[in-house]
Amino acid sequence: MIEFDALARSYGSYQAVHPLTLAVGRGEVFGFLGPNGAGKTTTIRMMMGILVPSSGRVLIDGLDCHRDAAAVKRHVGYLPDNPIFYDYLRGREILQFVAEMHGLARPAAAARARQLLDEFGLDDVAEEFAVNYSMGMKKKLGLACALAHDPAVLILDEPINGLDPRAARDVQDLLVERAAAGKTIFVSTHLLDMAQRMCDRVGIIHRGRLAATGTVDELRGGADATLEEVFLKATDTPATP
Ligand SMILES: Nc1ncnc2c1ncn2[C@@H]1O[C@H](COP(=O)(O)OP(=O)(O)OP(=O)(O)O)[C@@H](O)[C@H]1O
Repeated sequence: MIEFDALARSYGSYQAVHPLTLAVGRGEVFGFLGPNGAGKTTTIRMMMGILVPSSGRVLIDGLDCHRDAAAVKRHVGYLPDNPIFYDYLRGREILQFVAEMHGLARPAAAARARQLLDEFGLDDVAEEFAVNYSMGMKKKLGLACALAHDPAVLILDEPINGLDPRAARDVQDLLVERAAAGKTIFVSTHLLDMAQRMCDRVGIIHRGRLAATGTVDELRGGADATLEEVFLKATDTPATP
């Protein structure tokens, strides 16, 4: 379970995330939607202990994301918005390294790397330097790294942004499988198709404030409105300062 308790963050005098209170249930796929600059990455970086909250807190399965940051990293798989890899490591080596960092013995880490490369369709490029991967391959490798320790919770920042339609579909299918296996997934995106297809519930963040939360059907109010219309309406008005 993910519990946001009045979590807030400012950069100088600019408040990027206003006090956010929200609960995401175990096994739920929650879409964190918002336009550019809404505060999605800032929120996720606080969840991963990369940024210190200005006030409030966020707990993941009872662990405080700031105070217990190391334990959170063991419990959570994280895909950053722009995964960066060591220049002179091959895809297979990176995955194996990440698995070893999570405590797997070398043979188990090598087996885990092979299994993930196979599952993500990266077999053919396993021995290429990851720095030369295409954007889609990097996202897949990043996601494979996030899954290396089979975490209970996945936090994904724009997992299909910039991918071609097939790569985007592949990644979504992999995530849907993980969700069906009971993982809690918190996924930020501004791609509404993906939210509609994957998410049990969504929250729309606009200028640092949660403007709407609910299932896609609830947000559409049972009417004929599309999620796009709901999104555009929720993010249309200037947020109150
Ligand atoms: N290090 C920083 N210093 C100052 N302002 C920042 C910093 N990082 C983010 N911001 C500002 O905070 C706001 C929220 O940014 P954030 O990156 O969280 O948005 P986002 O919803 O992830 O956007 P995008 O979809 O474009 O990635 C933006 O106005 C951004 O300019």
